[in-house]
Amino acid sequence: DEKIWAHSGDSHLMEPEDLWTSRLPKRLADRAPRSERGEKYEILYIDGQQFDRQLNDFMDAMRPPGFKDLKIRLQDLDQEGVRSQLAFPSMGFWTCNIRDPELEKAVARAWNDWAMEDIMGVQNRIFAPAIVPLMDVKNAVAEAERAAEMGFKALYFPCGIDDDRAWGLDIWEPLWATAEELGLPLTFHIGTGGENVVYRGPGGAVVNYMETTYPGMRVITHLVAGGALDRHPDLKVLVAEGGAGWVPAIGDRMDEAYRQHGMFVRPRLSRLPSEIIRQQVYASFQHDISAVQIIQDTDYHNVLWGDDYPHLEGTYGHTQETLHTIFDGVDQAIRDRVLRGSFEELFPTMAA
Ligand SMILES: CC(C)(COP(=O)(O)O)[C@@H](O)C(=O)NCCC(=O)NCCSC(=O)[C@]1(C)CCC[C@@]2(C)[C@@H]3[C@@H]4C[C@@H]5C[C@]3(C[C@]5(C)O4)[C@H](O)C[C@@H]21
Ligand SMILES: [Mn+2]
Repeated sequence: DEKIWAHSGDSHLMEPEDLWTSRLPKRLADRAPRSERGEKYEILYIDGQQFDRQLNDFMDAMRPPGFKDLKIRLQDLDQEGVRSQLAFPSMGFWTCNIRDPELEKAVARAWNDWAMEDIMGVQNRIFAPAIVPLMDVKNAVAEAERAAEMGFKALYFPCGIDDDRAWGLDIWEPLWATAEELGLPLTFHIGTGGENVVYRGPGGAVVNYMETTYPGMRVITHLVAGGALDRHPDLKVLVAEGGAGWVPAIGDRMDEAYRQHGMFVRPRLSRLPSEIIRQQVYASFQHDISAVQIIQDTDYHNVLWGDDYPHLEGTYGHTQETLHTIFDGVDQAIRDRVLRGSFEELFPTMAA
Protein backbone atom coordinates (compact mmCIF):
# COMPACT_ATOMS: atom_id res chain seq x y z
CA ASP A 1 0.00 0.00 0.00
CA GLU A 2 1.21 3.47 -0.83
CA LYS A 3 1.85 5.69 2.20
CA ILE A 4 -0.94 8.15 2.97
CA TRP A 5 0.30 11.51 4.29
CA ALA A 6 -1.96 13.59 6.55
CA HIS A 7 -2.01 16.61 8.84
CA SER A 8 -3.29 15.97 12.36
CA GLY A 9 -5.80 18.43 13.83
CA ASP A 10 -5.59 16.75 17.23
CA SER A 11 -2.24 15.89 18.84
CA HIS A 12 -0.73 16.68 22.23
CA LEU A 13 2.41 18.18 23.70
CA MET A 14 3.80 16.48 26.79
CA GLU A 15 5.07 19.21 29.10
CA PRO A 16 8.34 18.86 31.04
CA GLU A 17 7.93 18.36 34.81
CA ASP A 18 9.53 21.74 35.52
CA LEU A 19 7.55 23.83 33.03
CA TRP A 20 6.00 26.06 35.69
CA THR A 21 8.59 25.64 38.48
CA SER A 22 11.29 26.86 36.11
CA ARG A 23 9.29 29.80 34.77
CA LEU A 24 7.21 31.12 37.67
CA PRO A 25 8.15 32.65 41.02
CA LYS A 26 7.94 29.98 43.75
CA ARG A 27 4.82 31.49 45.35
CA LEU A 28 2.97 30.79 42.08
CA ALA A 29 4.85 27.70 40.88
CA ASP A 30 3.86 25.83 44.06
CA ARG A 31 0.20 26.24 43.07
CA ALA A 32 0.58 25.44 39.35
CA PRO A 33 -0.74 22.08 38.05
CA ARG A 34 1.43 19.22 39.28
CA SER A 35 0.95 15.46 39.00
CA GLU A 36 2.25 12.68 41.23
CA ARG A 37 2.01 8.94 40.85
CA GLY A 38 -0.40 7.57 43.42
CA GLU A 39 -1.12 3.94 44.28
CA LYS A 40 -3.67 3.34 41.51
CA TYR A 41 -4.20 6.84 40.13
CA GLU A 42 -2.14 9.74 38.98
CA ILE A 43 -2.87 12.48 41.54
CA LEU A 44 -3.19 16.05 40.27
CA TYR A 45 -2.65 19.08 42.50
CA ILE A 46 -3.96 22.37 41.14
CA ASP A 47 -3.92 25.56 43.24
CA GLY A 48 -4.51 23.58 46.39
CA GLN A 49 -7.22 21.33 44.89
CA GLN A 50 -6.51 17.60 44.53
CA PHE A 51 -7.89 15.43 41.70
CA ASP A 52 -7.41 11.65 41.43
CA ARG A 53 -6.97 11.23 37.73
CA GLN A 54 -6.18 8.66 35.13
CA LEU A 55 -5.26 5.16 36.13
CA ASN A 56 -1.49 4.73 36.14
CA ASP A 57 -1.52 1.75 33.77
CA PHE A 58 -3.75 3.81 31.47
CA MET A 59 -1.19 6.62 31.45
CA ASP A 60 1.74 4.19 31.14
CA ALA A 61 0.13 2.50 28.13
CA MET A 62 0.79 5.48 25.87
CA ARG A 63 4.50 5.62 25.24
CA PRO A 64 5.53 6.33 21.62
CA PRO A 65 9.31 6.85 21.43
CA GLY A 66 8.88 10.59 20.82
CA PHE A 67 6.66 10.91 23.93
CA LYS A 68 9.02 13.44 25.49
CA ASP A 69 11.71 13.98 22.85
CA LEU A 70 10.88 16.35 20.01
CA LYS A 71 13.55 15.02 17.61
CA ILE A 72 12.30 11.46 18.03
CA ARG A 73 8.72 12.69 17.82
CA LEU A 74 9.42 14.07 14.33
CA GLN A 75 10.67 10.60 13.36
CA ASP A 76 7.44 9.14 14.78
CA LEU A 77 5.52 11.53 12.54
CA ASP A 78 7.46 10.44 9.45
CA GLN A 79 6.98 6.79 10.36
CA GLU A 80 3.21 7.24 10.81
CA GLY A 81 2.73 9.51 7.76
CA VAL A 82 1.87 12.71 9.64
CA ARG A 83 3.10 15.98 8.09
CA SER A 84 1.98 18.65 10.58
CA GLN A 85 0.26 18.54 13.97
CA LEU A 86 -1.90 20.96 15.90
CA ALA A 87 -0.66 19.89 19.34
CA PHE A 88 -2.89 20.58 22.34
CA PRO A 89 -1.73 20.84 25.94
CA SER A 90 -1.64 17.88 28.31
CA MET A 91 -0.98 19.21 31.81
CA GLY A 92 -1.93 22.59 30.40
CA PHE A 93 -5.51 21.29 30.14
CA TRP A 94 -5.86 21.82 33.87
CA THR A 95 -5.26 25.59 33.67
CA CYS A 96 -9.05 26.01 33.44
CA ASN A 97 -9.42 24.42 36.91
CA ILE A 98 -7.55 27.37 38.48
CA ARG A 99 -9.92 29.79 40.21
CA ASP A 100 -7.41 32.55 41.06
CA PRO A 101 -7.26 34.91 38.03
CA GLU A 102 -3.67 35.98 38.72
CA LEU A 103 -2.40 32.38 39.04
CA GLU A 104 -4.35 31.30 35.95
CA LYS A 105 -2.89 34.20 33.95
CA ALA A 106 0.68 33.35 35.03
CA VAL A 107 0.22 29.61 34.36
CA ALA A 108 -1.24 30.26 30.89
CA ARG A 109 1.48 32.76 29.95
CA ALA A 110 4.24 30.38 31.06
CA TRP A 111 2.73 27.53 29.07
CA ASN A 112 2.52 29.72 25.96
CA ASP A 113 6.10 30.94 26.38
CA TRP A 114 7.31 27.32 26.71
CA ALA A 115 5.29 26.14 23.68
CA MET A 116 6.67 28.98 21.55
CA GLU A 117 10.29 28.79 22.72
CA ASP A 118 10.82 25.05 23.12
CA ILE A 119 8.47 23.58 20.53
CA MET A 120 7.36 26.01 17.81
CA GLY A 121 10.64 27.94 17.86
CA VAL A 122 12.76 24.89 17.00
CA GLN A 123 10.78 23.17 14.20
CA ASN A 124 7.92 23.96 11.83
CA ARG A 125 5.68 20.88 11.74
CA ILE A 126 4.20 20.83 15.24
CA PHE A 127 2.41 23.90 16.55
CA ALA A 128 0.27 24.56 19.60
CA PRO A 129 -2.82 26.66 20.25
CA ALA A 130 -2.26 29.30 22.93
CA ILE A 131 -3.95 28.88 26.33
CA VAL A 132 -5.93 31.95 27.42
CA PRO A 133 -6.89 32.62 31.08
CA LEU A 134 -10.67 32.33 31.42
CA MET A 135 -11.46 33.66 34.90
CA ASP A 136 -11.40 37.24 33.58
CA VAL A 137 -12.21 37.86 29.91
CA LYS A 138 -9.93 40.93 29.90
CA ASN A 139 -7.00 38.62 30.70
CA ALA A 140 -8.12 36.28 27.90
CA VAL A 141 -8.20 39.15 25.38
CA ALA A 142 -4.76 40.40 26.47
CA GLU A 143 -3.20 36.93 26.23
CA ALA A 144 -4.83 36.31 22.83
CA GLU A 145 -3.26 39.56 21.56
CA ARG A 146 0.12 38.64 23.06
CA ALA A 147 -0.07 35.15 21.59
CA ALA A 148 -0.92 36.45 18.11
CA GLU A 149 2.06 38.80 18.38
CA MET A 150 4.29 35.82 19.29
CA GLY A 151 3.14 33.84 16.25
CA PHE A 152 0.41 31.55 17.63
CA LYS A 153 -2.21 30.63 15.02
CA ALA A 154 -4.98 29.24 17.26
CA LEU A 155 -6.46 29.58 20.75
CA TYR A 156 -7.18 26.58 23.01
CA PHE A 157 -10.44 26.25 24.98
CA PRO A 158 -11.81 23.56 27.32
CA CYS A 159 -15.29 22.28 26.39
CA GLY A 160 -16.59 22.20 29.97
CA ILE A 161 -17.28 25.53 31.70
CA ASP A 162 -19.48 26.63 34.61
CA ASP A 163 -23.10 27.43 33.70
CA ASP A 164 -22.68 31.08 34.72
CA ARG A 165 -19.83 31.38 32.19
CA ALA A 166 -21.43 29.30 29.41
CA TRP A 167 -19.85 29.86 25.99
CA GLY A 168 -23.07 31.36 24.54
CA LEU A 169 -23.14 34.24 27.06
CA ASP A 170 -22.25 37.77 25.98
CA ILE A 171 -19.44 37.99 28.56
CA TRP A 172 -17.18 36.35 25.91
CA GLU A 173 -18.01 38.84 23.14
CA PRO A 174 -14.74 40.84 23.50
CA LEU A 175 -12.75 37.61 23.15
CA TRP A 176 -14.66 36.40 20.08
CA ALA A 177 -14.25 39.82 18.45
CA THR A 178 -10.50 39.78 19.17
CA ALA A 179 -10.05 36.20 17.93
CA GLU A 180 -11.88 37.03 14.68
CA GLU A 181 -9.87 40.22 14.21
CA LEU A 182 -6.58 38.35 14.79
CA GLY A 183 -7.64 35.45 12.55
CA LEU A 184 -7.23 32.93 15.39
CA PRO A 185 -9.53 29.87 15.25
CA LEU A 186 -11.04 28.72 18.56
CA THR A 187 -9.88 25.13 19.09
CA PHE A 188 -11.89 23.31 21.78
CA HIS A 189 -10.67 19.90 22.96
CA ILE A 190 -13.06 17.36 24.49
CA GLY A 191 -12.50 15.80 27.94
CA THR A 192 -11.63 19.13 29.52
CA GLY A 193 -13.22 21.53 31.99
CA GLY A 194 -15.16 18.91 33.89
CA GLU A 195 -15.12 15.48 35.46
CA ASN A 196 -14.02 12.71 33.06
CA VAL A 197 -15.13 9.73 35.12
CA VAL A 198 -18.78 10.39 35.93
CA TYR A 199 -20.15 6.83 36.07
CA ARG A 200 -18.63 3.71 37.58
CA GLY A 201 -21.28 1.13 36.82
CA PRO A 202 -21.33 -1.53 34.10
CA GLY A 203 -19.88 -0.23 30.82
CA GLY A 204 -18.17 2.64 32.65
CA ALA A 205 -15.19 2.96 30.33
CA VAL A 206 -17.41 3.31 27.26
CA VAL A 207 -19.99 5.47 29.04
CA ASN A 208 -17.30 7.86 30.34
CA TYR A 209 -15.69 8.00 26.89
CA MET A 210 -19.03 9.12 25.44
CA GLU A 211 -19.75 11.48 28.35
CA THR A 212 -16.54 13.40 27.56
CA THR A 213 -17.74 13.80 23.95
CA TYR A 214 -21.14 15.44 24.55
CA PRO A 215 -19.73 18.77 25.87
CA GLY A 216 -18.21 19.37 22.40
CA MET A 217 -21.73 19.38 21.00
CA ARG A 218 -22.86 21.78 23.75
CA VAL A 219 -20.05 24.22 22.85
CA ILE A 220 -21.21 24.35 19.22
CA THR A 221 -24.87 24.64 20.22
CA HIS A 222 -24.09 27.68 22.41
CA LEU A 223 -21.77 29.40 19.92
CA VAL A 224 -24.28 28.94 17.07
CA ALA A 225 -27.61 29.55 18.85
CA GLY A 226 -26.19 32.34 21.05
CA GLY A 227 -25.18 34.27 17.94
CA ALA A 228 -21.40 34.44 18.51
CA LEU A 229 -20.54 32.79 15.19
CA ASP A 230 -23.31 34.69 13.36
CA ARG A 231 -21.89 37.99 14.65
CA HIS A 232 -18.34 36.97 13.68
CA PRO A 233 -18.60 35.20 10.29
CA ASP A 234 -14.81 34.99 9.89
CA LEU A 235 -14.39 33.22 13.24
CA LYS A 236 -13.79 29.46 12.90
CA VAL A 237 -14.21 26.85 15.62
CA LEU A 238 -12.72 23.36 15.87
CA VAL A 239 -13.94 20.68 18.27
CA ALA A 240 -11.03 18.24 18.52
CA GLU A 241 -11.30 14.52 19.35
CA GLY A 242 -15.08 14.48 19.47
CA GLY A 243 -15.70 12.79 16.11
CA ALA A 244 -17.49 14.57 13.24
CA GLY A 245 -20.59 12.59 12.25
CA TRP A 246 -22.67 14.49 14.82
CA VAL A 247 -21.96 17.94 13.37
CA PRO A 248 -24.45 18.03 10.46
CA ALA A 249 -26.92 16.11 12.63
CA ILE A 250 -27.06 18.83 15.28
CA GLY A 251 -27.30 21.36 12.44
CA ASP A 252 -30.57 19.75 11.40
CA ARG A 253 -31.86 19.62 14.97
CA MET A 254 -30.96 23.29 15.55
CA ASP A 255 -32.69 24.30 12.29
CA GLU A 256 -35.80 22.48 13.44
CA ALA A 257 -35.66 24.25 16.80
CA TYR A 258 -35.04 27.59 15.10
CA ARG A 259 -38.05 27.16 12.79
CA GLN A 260 -40.56 25.22 14.90
CA HIS A 261 -39.88 27.19 18.07
CA GLY A 262 -39.26 30.43 16.19
CA MET A 263 -41.59 32.37 18.50
CA PHE A 264 -39.17 31.75 21.37
CA VAL A 265 -35.89 32.22 19.45
CA ARG A 266 -33.55 35.02 20.56
CA PRO A 267 -31.28 36.27 19.07
CA ARG A 268 -32.58 35.88 15.54
CA LEU A 269 -29.72 34.78 13.27
CA SER A 270 -28.87 36.05 9.79
CA ARG A 271 -28.27 32.43 8.65
CA LEU A 272 -29.78 29.11 9.65
CA PRO A 273 -27.79 27.24 12.32
CA SER A 274 -26.89 24.54 9.76
CA GLU A 275 -25.47 27.20 7.41
CA ILE A 276 -23.37 28.72 10.20
CA ILE A 277 -22.12 25.23 11.05
CA ARG A 278 -21.22 24.48 7.41
CA GLN A 279 -19.28 27.73 7.12
CA GLN A 280 -17.54 28.02 10.49
CA VAL A 281 -17.50 24.77 12.49
CA TYR A 282 -14.80 22.09 12.13
CA ALA A 283 -14.44 18.74 13.90
CA SER A 284 -11.75 16.06 14.21
CA PHE A 285 -11.86 12.28 14.62
CA GLN A 286 -9.27 9.47 14.83
CA HIS A 287 -10.79 6.13 13.83
CA ASP A 288 -14.43 6.98 13.03
CA ILE A 289 -15.90 5.68 9.77
CA SER A 290 -19.00 7.87 9.95
CA ALA A 291 -16.87 11.08 10.03
CA VAL A 292 -16.06 10.55 6.34
CA GLN A 293 -19.28 8.84 5.27
CA ILE A 294 -21.45 11.86 6.19
CA ILE A 295 -19.50 14.31 4.00
CA GLN A 296 -20.91 13.17 0.65
CA ASP A 297 -24.56 13.16 1.72
CA THR A 298 -24.72 16.15 4.06
CA ASP A 299 -22.42 18.54 2.18
CA TYR A 300 -20.65 19.14 5.53
CA HIS A 301 -16.92 19.28 4.63
CA ASN A 302 -15.11 20.74 7.66
CA VAL A 303 -13.81 17.38 8.83
CA LEU A 304 -10.21 16.88 10.00
CA TRP A 305 -8.44 13.67 10.85
CA GLY A 306 -6.32 13.66 14.04
CA ASP A 307 -3.70 11.20 15.35
CA ASP A 308 -4.25 12.16 19.00
CA TYR A 309 -0.52 11.49 19.48
CA PRO A 310 0.60 10.17 21.97
CA HIS A 311 -2.71 9.15 23.53
CA LEU A 312 -4.20 5.68 23.61
CA GLU A 313 -7.27 7.02 21.76
CA GLY A 314 -4.98 7.91 18.86
CA THR A 315 -3.49 5.98 16.00
CA TYR A 316 0.26 5.81 16.83
CA GLY A 317 1.52 2.43 15.65
CA HIS A 318 -1.44 1.84 13.36
CA THR A 319 -1.90 5.14 11.49
CA GLN A 320 -1.39 3.82 7.96
CA GLU A 321 -3.66 0.85 8.63
CA THR A 322 -6.32 3.24 9.97
CA LEU A 323 -6.03 5.69 7.07
CA HIS A 324 -6.22 2.89 4.50
CA THR A 325 -9.23 1.35 6.24
CA ILE A 326 -11.07 4.67 6.25
CA PHE A 327 -9.97 6.17 2.92
CA ASP A 328 -9.28 3.36 0.45
CA GLY A 329 -11.93 3.72 -2.23
CA VAL A 330 -13.08 7.13 -0.98
CA ASP A 331 -13.43 9.97 -3.50
CA GLN A 332 -10.03 11.71 -3.84
CA ALA A 333 -11.53 15.18 -3.20
CA ILE A 334 -12.99 14.02 0.13
CA ARG A 335 -9.73 12.26 1.07
CA ASP A 336 -7.69 15.43 0.32
CA ARG A 337 -10.14 17.59 2.24
CA VAL A 338 -10.09 15.46 5.41
CA LEU A 339 -6.37 14.63 5.40
CA ARG A 340 -5.09 18.10 4.47
CA GLY A 341 -7.59 20.62 3.08
CA SER A 342 -9.64 21.33 6.21
CA PHE A 343 -6.43 21.68 8.25
CA GLU A 344 -4.85 24.07 5.72
CA GLU A 345 -8.05 26.11 5.63
CA LEU A 346 -8.01 26.48 9.43
CA PHE A 347 -4.24 27.07 9.71
CA PRO A 348 -3.13 28.47 6.32
CA THR A 349 0.40 29.31 7.43
CA MET A 350 1.09 26.23 9.54
CA ALA A 351 1.01 23.31 7.15
CA ALA A 352 4.59 22.20 6.52
C1 LIG B 1 -13.44 1.98 34.31
C2 LIG B 1 -13.86 3.04 35.26
C3 LIG B 1 -15.33 3.37 35.13
C4 LIG B 1 -13.61 2.49 36.67
O1 LIG B 1 -13.84 3.51 37.60
P1 LIG B 1 -12.75 3.75 38.78
O2 LIG B 1 -11.60 4.45 38.09
O3 LIG B 1 -12.35 2.37 39.29
O4 LIG B 1 -13.44 4.59 39.82
C5 LIG B 1 -13.03 4.35 35.05
O5 LIG B 1 -11.70 4.17 35.54
C6 LIG B 1 -12.93 4.69 33.56
O6 LIG B 1 -13.87 5.13 32.94
N1 LIG B 1 -11.69 4.45 32.97
C7 LIG B 1 -11.47 4.61 31.54
C8 LIG B 1 -10.36 5.66 31.29
C9 LIG B 1 -10.86 7.04 31.65
O7 LIG B 1 -10.30 7.71 32.50
N2 LIG B 1 -11.92 7.49 30.95
C10 LIG B 1 -12.47 8.84 31.17
C11 LIG B 1 -13.26 9.24 29.91
S1 LIG B 1 -12.18 9.36 28.49
C12 LIG B 1 -11.34 10.82 28.74
O8 LIG B 1 -11.48 11.43 29.77
C13 LIG B 1 -10.51 11.38 27.59
C14 LIG B 1 -11.45 12.27 26.77
C15 LIG B 1 -10.00 10.30 26.67
C16 LIG B 1 -8.89 9.48 27.27
C17 LIG B 1 -7.68 10.40 27.61
C18 LIG B 1 -8.11 11.52 28.59
C19 LIG B 1 -8.44 10.85 29.93
C20 LIG B 1 -6.95 12.52 28.70
C21 LIG B 1 -5.57 11.98 29.21
C22 LIG B 1 -5.48 11.90 30.71
C23 LIG B 1 -5.61 13.35 31.09
C24 LIG B 1 -7.14 13.62 30.94
C25 LIG B 1 -7.26 13.81 29.46
C26 LIG B 1 -6.10 14.78 29.23
C27 LIG B 1 -4.97 14.09 29.88
C28 LIG B 1 -3.80 14.97 30.25
O9 LIG B 1 -4.61 13.03 28.99
C29 LIG B 1 -8.54 14.40 28.98
O10 LIG B 1 -8.87 15.48 29.80
C30 LIG B 1 -9.69 13.39 28.96
C31 LIG B 1 -9.32 12.24 28.04
MN1 LIG C 1 -6.62 14.69 21.83
